Formats: sequence, structure tokens, C-alpha cells
Amino acid sequence: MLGKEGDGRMVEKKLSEDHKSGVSRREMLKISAIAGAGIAVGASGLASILDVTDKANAKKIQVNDSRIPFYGKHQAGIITPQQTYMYIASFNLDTDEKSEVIALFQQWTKFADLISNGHTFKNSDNHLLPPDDTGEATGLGASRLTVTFGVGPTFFKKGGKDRYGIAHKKPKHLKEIPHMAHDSLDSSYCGGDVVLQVCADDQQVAFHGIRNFIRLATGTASIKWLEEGFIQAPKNETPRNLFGFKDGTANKEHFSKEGYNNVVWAAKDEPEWMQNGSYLGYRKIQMLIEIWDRSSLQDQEDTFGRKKASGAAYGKKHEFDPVNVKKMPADAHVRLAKETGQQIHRRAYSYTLGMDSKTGTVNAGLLFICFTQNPEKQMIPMLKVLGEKDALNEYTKHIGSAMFACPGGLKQGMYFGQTILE
Ligand SMILES: C=CC1=C(C)c2cc3[nH]c(cc4nc(cc5[nH]c(cc1n2)c(C)c5CCC(=O)O)C(CCC(=O)O)=C4C)c(C)c3C=C
Ligand SMILES: [Fe+2]
Repeated sequence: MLGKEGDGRMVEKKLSEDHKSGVSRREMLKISAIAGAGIAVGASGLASILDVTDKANAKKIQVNDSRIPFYGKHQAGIITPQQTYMYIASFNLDTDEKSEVIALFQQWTKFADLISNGHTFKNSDNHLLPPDDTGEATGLGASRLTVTFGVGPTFFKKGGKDRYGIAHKKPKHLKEIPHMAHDSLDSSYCGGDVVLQVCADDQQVAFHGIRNFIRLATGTASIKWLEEGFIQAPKNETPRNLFGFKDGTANKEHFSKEGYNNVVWAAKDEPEWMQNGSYLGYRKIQMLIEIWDRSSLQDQEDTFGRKKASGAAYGKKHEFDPVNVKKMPADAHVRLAKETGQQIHRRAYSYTLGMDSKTGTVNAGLLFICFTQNPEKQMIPMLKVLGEKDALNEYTKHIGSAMFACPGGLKQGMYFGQTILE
């Protein structure tokens, strides 16, 4: 099922499918009617009839120009209600020159501001140069696009070197995530100096964003890893992950100003630039969906300690009824996470990546993203206990990992990372 905006996308899809065949069904009917009436029309006459039909169809395409403010106290894309698509790219900075990093971050900021408002760089008329914008999002609207910027531990110090003279500004809890039991990490999916998360309700709009950030980085930063995810749910319902379970239910427990202040936003004893910011914890988790699909409903529900259809915790009726961990198996995912006594703000996206050629299975999983005030207190203990005991480990493989600090929001005229670099 799709929401209002989803309905719009469905219309778009149907129209483009019709147009692939050259002439749509409606156009064919129109042409048959004309032919049946014995009216003689030349090629140009037919073209103008089709043109009118095209225009009528074009009006039905729903452009989503909803906008999330780019400037503000907090960065967008942290507690923003999840958009349908997400791209996340990690970069390594290829320069030791602070001025070059500043120039890149200024360009990125300018572009982020533009695309958050449904605009992009203006192309010059110079035919001898590549266009300033790649063009694929032209006219598509902002689609609730958000850009979230963060820096990794290696931004502050890399290979023992304080490249930009900012090592003393590293926030308290920004560290690589330690090795966990059952980890199968691939270094090409881990770490990075800088991260950009781009989310939007239109995939082409989101892709246009990340693609141009990568393009702007040429010569200053190179892409370390890039992931794309999606998530969809009926309106006002919790989205389901690729195991078919509602995922994100417990976020509701901190869905208030006070809740976010306790769970998400950096503490007062953090550096000035981290105020109103948050830590982004990331895990790329492969989900062994063929094994999962062969397991019984009982096993699946025991794995989480929640009912699959309703999302209700064991012993309860409704999704948001309070959890009683004693009703759940000792190794149930929810029980173990809850027993840490910590909360995290989860903003995960599913991914599919064709077939795993090594195993002949479908390559799919979860881009687990969470935001916390203190990952050492909130996320790491959870990862540790889940890594050791979680029933879910039978069906998952952690293959990527990273931690980033996302500064507070920007005021107009400021650029990403300014308060760290200046
Ligand atoms: C670091 C922590 C977590 C990882 C890694 C993680 C992976 C992961 N989770 C699911 C599916 C579900 N998780 C659910 C709840 C839940 N998960 C975590 C943490 C991690 N999950 C927490 C803190 C919680 C909430 C616990 C609570 O207090 O109730 C649920 C249940 C519904 C919900 O609350 O969202 C599901 C389903 C998968 C598939 C996965 C890795 C692939
Ligand atoms: Fe979970």
C-alpha cells in the first residue's frame, strides 16, 4: 500500500511505462477514433493531437515540492520523519590543506541549501565546459530532501597526524566501534573521514543529491563507500524491514522534546560545535532472507519477541503496548536490547543489491543507522550484548561499521564543519 505521495509516484510510473512503448493506450484509442471517423490528419496534425494528450497526462504527474528547512538548530535528517529513499556516502579527504577542505565544505553547503529547496546550480551557457548540474532532478521538486553532514574519528587525526590542527576538538565519544562477536566486517564498507546522508521521497532526487556531492568532491575527497536504502509504510504506520516485522516501534518512547534531549542531542559537556548535534552509528547488516523465509512463524516471532502481524510485544495486544521482557525468550532481540536500559533513535533503511554471486542468494539487508547522545553508553553496550546473544545472529551478518559526529544545525551564511575548522 502506498501513501498520498506514493500514489503520485505510481501515476508517474504508469505514465512512463506507457511512454516506453512510444504511444500509450489512451493515445491509441484517440487515433483509432479519429481513423474510424474517417478524418484525414497529416503527421503534424497527429503530433499536435498527441501533444495535447501528453500535456493532459503531464498535469497528472505529481511533483512533490515539500521542503524540510536546511538551516535550523539541528541538522535535518536526524529526527525528521523518515523519507522513502536514502543515500549515504562516506568520504576520505585526500588533502592535508585545511583551506581546500573549507572550500569543499562551502561548496557542499551551497549545494545542500539549493537542493533542500528544490533548486540546483544554474548552468552556464559555455558549451566548452561540462554543465554545472547533472540535470536528472530538473523539475522534480524538493521531495522533502534532507542532507546530514558528519565527521569520523579520522577527520581529527589520521595515521597519528593532526592534518588540520583540530585534534583537540574531537568530541568525547567519537571513536571507531570496537570489534563485536560475530562481526564479519569488510573494511571497504567501514569508516571514513566525512559522511553525507541524503534522504528524499523521490529516489531520483536523492540520487541527484549524492551524485553531485561526489562530483563536487573531485580532487579534494574520494568516496570510500556508498549505500542506498529504501523504506515504505502505509500512512502513519511503522515501516516493516525485509524480515516483514515492524521496525522502529520503540522510537515512539522518546518522541518528545525531552526524549530527544535525553536520547539524541549531544550533552552540554561536549565541544561547542557539537551542541544540538548527535552521533550517527552505522552498521551494514546483511540479512540471510532465504534462511529466514524457511523458518517457522514461531521461530521468527521468538527471534524478536514480538508478533509479526501486529508488532505487539509478547503477552500484549497492540504494537505500542509497553514491553514486558519476561514474556520473551531470553535471547529475543527486543528483550536483549531493552535489558541494556538504554534507548537509541533508529533511522534504518532496507537495501537490496541483486544476487550474491558467491552464494547464489539474494543480497539484501539493513542499513542500520541510529542517532545517540552518547554512543559509548547507548549504542555500544547494545551491540555488544546483541553480538554475543541475539537470536537474530542466525539470520544476519554485520559487514559494515562506522561512527560519525554530526554537528549542530547551521545558520544562514555558515558552512558544514565551520565551527570545527575555524
Ligand atoms: C545497536 C543496536 C541494534 C542493532 C544492530 C539492531 C539490528 C536490527 N534490528 C532489527 C529489527 C528490529 N529491532 C527491533 C527493536 C530494537 N532494536 C534495537 C537495536 C538494534 N537493532 C533496539 C534498541 C530496539 C528497541 C528495543 C526496545 O526498547 O523495545 C524490532 C522491534 C520493533 C521496534 O521497536 O523497532 C525489530 C523488528 C533488525 C532486522 C536488525 C538487523 C538486521
Ligand atoms: Fe533492532
